[in-house]
Amino acid sequence: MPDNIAATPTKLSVNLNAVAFLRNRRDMPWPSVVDTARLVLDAGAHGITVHPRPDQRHIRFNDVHDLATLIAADYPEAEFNVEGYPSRDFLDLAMASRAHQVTLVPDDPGQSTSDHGWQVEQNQELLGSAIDALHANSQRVSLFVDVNAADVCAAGDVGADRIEFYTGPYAALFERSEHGGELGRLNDAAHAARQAGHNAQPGSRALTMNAGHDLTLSNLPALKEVVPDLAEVSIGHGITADALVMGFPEAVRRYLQVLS
Ligand SMILES: CC(=O)[C@@H](O)[C@H](O)COP(=O)(O)O
Ligand SMILES: NCC(=O)COP(=O)(O)O
Repeated sequence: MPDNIAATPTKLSVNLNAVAFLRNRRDMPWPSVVDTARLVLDAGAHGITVHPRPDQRHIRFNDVHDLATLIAADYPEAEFNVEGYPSRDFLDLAMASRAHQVTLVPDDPGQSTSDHGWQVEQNQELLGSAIDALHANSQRVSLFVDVNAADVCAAGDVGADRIEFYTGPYAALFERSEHGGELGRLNDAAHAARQAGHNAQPGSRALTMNAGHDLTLSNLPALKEVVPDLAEVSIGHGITADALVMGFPEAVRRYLQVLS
């Protein structure tokens, strides 16, 4: 049974991995991730996401620093979200960047893209100590989780501020018009998130919800319908594909319209 929740606008964080991937085809500085960040933030995007991987095949570690500097200097209202596996190197990078949000993702180093969320209980120690370190550095922590109530509740218990639903399976099923069951699971997991969490607003126990992976202009409306209080989506591949046709400013405007 869906909760009776008022719809609120969802923030758009644009993931620049795909732009960095294109740049890295040549030993050239373009397309520039910093200039693209300016473009999308000027068009109204709420934030920038990057997911540096250990092999730096797209986002390089210096991109993280350059984007952090840009946002701090010129876009103080924007949110910087850095995603990755909580290795020592990643945590050092994320902490030095002072990213507003750090999203912990369970990918192993060789993985081509993210394809699952945390099994939170089994990784309690690793996640708990990473969350404590990031909190001590005044950074918000989100955990990338599969769409199930058990991991959502465990994320709240281990001290996460937010969860990010891994929407890859939803997006794949949407393409085949077979996403009804996944919407039901999203509804149940969102219900669990509204009951969970330890430190959101005073007087509230809700765990704030983000979502990401393979989200597009087409599959966002149905997701928003079952999670009307979705706080933020991070979108890279789909919005970059749209931007190749219509340009980033127009693509950002269209995504913001769907998310409003
Ligand atoms: C966690 C997540 O879903 C994204 O960060 C995604 O993994 C982007 O990474 P790639 O751009 O390397 O596919
Ligand atoms: N956290 C998900 C993300 O940043 C973007 O993933 P995608 O849109 O490139 O699949």
